[in-house]
Amino acid sequence: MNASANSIIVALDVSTTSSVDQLLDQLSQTDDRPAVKVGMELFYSEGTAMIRHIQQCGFDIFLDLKLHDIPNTVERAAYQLGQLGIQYTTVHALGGGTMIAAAKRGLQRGAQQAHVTPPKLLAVTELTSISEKMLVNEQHVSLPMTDQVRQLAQLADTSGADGVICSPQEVTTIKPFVNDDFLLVTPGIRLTTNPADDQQRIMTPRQAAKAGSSAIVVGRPITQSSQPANAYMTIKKEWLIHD
Ligand SMILES: O=C(O)c1cc(=O)[nH]c(=O)n1[C@@H]1O[C@H](COP(=O)(O)O)[C@@H](O)[C@H]1O
Repeated sequence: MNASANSIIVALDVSTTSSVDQLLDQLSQTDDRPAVKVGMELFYSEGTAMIRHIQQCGFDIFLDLKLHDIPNTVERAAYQLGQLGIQYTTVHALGGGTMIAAAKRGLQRGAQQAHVTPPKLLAVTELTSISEKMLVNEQHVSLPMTDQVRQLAQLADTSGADGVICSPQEVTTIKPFVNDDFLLVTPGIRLTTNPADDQQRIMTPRQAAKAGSSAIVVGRPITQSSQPANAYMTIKKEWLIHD
């Protein structure tokens, strides 16, 4: 992913086909086709029929189900996801290196079975809704957040993931420790005018671009806007034009 429109991933955190269609219609009014993220809400509500629908509309799909289970269970689930012809999917890095490797194997076997390209596997490090304080008080991790995220990124890299999900705040720390083509995909994106909502580790699109994020994931700043197409264009401008 280069700094281009398809390195913006719009999170379709809605539950109905009509809401999806309204958002895809708004995005189609811009000159480009960002990738779109289907999360648990939409997938649990509309299932694989929604994947096919969005594919027919011509958008790349990031199916974000954040698998986190024993390796055998994850491999079998990934085998199913590998058949869908999607571009990206996720596991939790905290599931361990054997689980990440099992997910990769399942995706590859599924894709081979369906004669499609396997999706890129992204491992979620520490959710961007976790603060430094929560890391210590709730997870009892004594490392600073950047070190914890860096270690999980290295684990993901050596276990066969194609990249990680992290906050843009950790990108410069991780970069020297992973392969050059390892993707650093960053949610927690907010314009200075947006509320942080439940996000704890945020940056603006401009800051994320300067830090070296491979791609940004943006949901509510676009989907909750009264003018989603305009909000998308504002974010795109900041992401692509920075000094
Ligand atoms: O895996 C993700 O995409 C993800 C990981 C993470 O650490 N933080 C995070 O916010 N996300 C997703 O990124 C999107 C961010 O949405 P907004 O906060 O509305 O921009 C949501 O769909 C989250 O599920």
